[in-house]
Amino acid sequence: MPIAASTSRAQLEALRELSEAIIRCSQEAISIADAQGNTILVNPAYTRLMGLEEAQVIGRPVTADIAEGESVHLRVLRTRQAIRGARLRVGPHAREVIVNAAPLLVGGELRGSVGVIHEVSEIRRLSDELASAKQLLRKLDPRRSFDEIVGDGPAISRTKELARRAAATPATVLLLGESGTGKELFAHAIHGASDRRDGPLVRVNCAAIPEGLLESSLFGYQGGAFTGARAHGQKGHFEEADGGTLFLDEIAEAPLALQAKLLRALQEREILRVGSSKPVRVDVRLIAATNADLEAAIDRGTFRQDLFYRLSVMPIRVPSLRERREDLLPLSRALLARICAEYRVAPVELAPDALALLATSPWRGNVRELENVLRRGLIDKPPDAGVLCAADLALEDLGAGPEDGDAAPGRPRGLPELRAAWERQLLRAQLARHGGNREATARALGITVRNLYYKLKRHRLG
Ligand SMILES: Nc1ncnc2c1ncn2[C@@H]1O[C@H](COP(=O)(O)OP(=O)(O)OP(=O)(O)O)[C@@H](O)[C@H]1O
Repeated sequence: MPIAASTSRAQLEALRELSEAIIRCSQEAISIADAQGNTILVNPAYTRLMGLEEAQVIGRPVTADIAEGESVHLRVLRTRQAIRGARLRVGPHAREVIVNAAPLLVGGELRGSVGVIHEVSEIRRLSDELASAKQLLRKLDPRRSFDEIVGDGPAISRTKELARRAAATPATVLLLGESGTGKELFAHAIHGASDRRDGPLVRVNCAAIPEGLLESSLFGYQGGAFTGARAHGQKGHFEEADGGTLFLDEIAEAPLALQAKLLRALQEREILRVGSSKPVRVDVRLIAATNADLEAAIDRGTFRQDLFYRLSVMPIRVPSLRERREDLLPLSRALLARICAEYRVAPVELAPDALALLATSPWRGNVRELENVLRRGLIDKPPDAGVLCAADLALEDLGAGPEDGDAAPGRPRGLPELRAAWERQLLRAQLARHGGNREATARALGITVRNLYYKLKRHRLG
């Protein structure tokens, strides 16, 4: 704080008292030395940390409190420079501390040195606390545990048991099953139960990335590999997942050229960045998932048989909701609780007629469709409704052809026109149903995201 030359003695005394009071009430341990290297002021945080009385240090050389190491005050007084992060052992208990100190310069004249001392064990304790809080957060992450996979009927229990066993091994896992059955949930749970749980889990949707970018996004690229590439190159998802798990969703959508490179990466445990001939070793556990029939894809020549064998070391088929109707009630309750918490509304129960209605649906969109039906049912309810009835649930079977709302009445139309109108209407309905999410819409329609984009463009819906 700048002090004017005209400041009176009394004002200076008041200022000194104020500064001393501030130092004394600081929670940081502070010690002040004069220009001769004697301690002139310490605060209670300092005496607590050192395990020394004030009288044992005040008026004594600053080395009096040092058990091991060079005095930081003396270095500051010698060099007139501030010092940060000096490590010492201090006091009768030789406590390990980190000291920051700075010279006290008044009008350019060296008057002493001020030091702030932090106990290393306290820093360690705080960082340990931070680490365990992070671990707790990871455990609390609902997507990482088998407990989050709702249902205890025989079909899902068998699948969970198989997945738990797979999690305990380093083997590649292939998750098979219809869209919306919970394959991604299983991938998270397997990673979370594996010894790689503290490593990264990287998810790549092979259908959502444009074909031309898939290779560089998976394997990275070398600097200057192509126009627009970063000068220093870029890591790909394989390298990002090093020490953890790489989840390749919609694996059937990977183009054949990429499949060959995936096979190589799995066999050699190393990858080649685009534009580089220097292999990079990667330690990655692969989980792949698809709702496609890979064996049929092999017959069609769109999926490599050798890659299929590599991937299917541990095939796990996640059952459709039709195969586990016994889980419909617990699933609906768990999903409702999740949605109510998300919408910040009071918990909602399912009325018996709603449950009876849910039991009649074929659930071609599986748990995702059930979630969407409940979500839509809740949207129009008042926040304290408390119960969801059959009348609130708009069940919609994907197989049913929607009405063409755009049709000009009475005009006869040919099959191509009718088919296009029907497709347009179906796209609109499914997009609305999935809140505009194109990945989910494409899944529900059983087409690739690329194909969906193409169709939306053709119908001018994109
Ligand atoms: N057993 C379950 N318990 C609780 N929630 C579930 C369960 N199965 C699926 N879900 C929920 O249903 C939705 C769809 O699940 P998920 O994305 O894992 O399906 P998927 O099989 O990977 O779908 P796709 O093949 O279309 O990618 C998610 O919101 C998920 O949390």
